[in-house]
Amino acid sequence: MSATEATDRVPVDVAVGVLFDAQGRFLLCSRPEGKVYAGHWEFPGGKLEAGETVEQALRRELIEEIGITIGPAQPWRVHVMDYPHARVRLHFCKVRAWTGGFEMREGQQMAWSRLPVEVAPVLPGTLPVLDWLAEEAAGD
Ligand SMILES: Nc1nc2c([nH]c(=O)n2[C@H]2C[C@H](O)[C@@H](COP(=O)(O)OP(=O)(O)OP(=O)(O)O)O2)c(=O)[nH]1
Repeated sequence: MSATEATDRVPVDVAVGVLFDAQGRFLLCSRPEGKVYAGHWEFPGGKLEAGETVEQALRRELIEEIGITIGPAQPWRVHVMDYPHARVRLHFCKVRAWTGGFEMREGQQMAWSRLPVEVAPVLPGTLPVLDWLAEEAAGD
């Protein structure tokens, strides 16, 4: 296999928050202009910086991007995605508590959603999460 094969690439770790409100809806945000997949909907989060845990990175990113300070982040699933631009290891965490008001600091849009989601397009690396949420809902 050549060194340029997608699966040879070292993944970048990304912390992602699946925030639930009191009605059981989850938060999706659109990716800001200037980023890859701009305008696609995703769960909020971002890349880990050196020395950070997933929870620390998630707390920092959500303050920076959407203006809230999260409470505990419950590790949920880890999923690797290969994109042309990068290989990412997505660490999805469930979050049910936060302080502060939502403020889209990068000009994104936000949507509290239920299944099936009504926003589009959804980021490819976000789609598996919707399947997992549907599986959990079916198991209730
Ligand atoms: N936040 C988030 N990122 C996701 C999801 N699914 C998915 O494939 N990704 C990918 C898209 C990006 O390649 C990567 C996140 O990187 P990013 O560029 O948004 O992160 P960042 O805010 O740290 O970006 P930057 O400061 O380096 O511009 O993870 C998701 O549900 N949420």
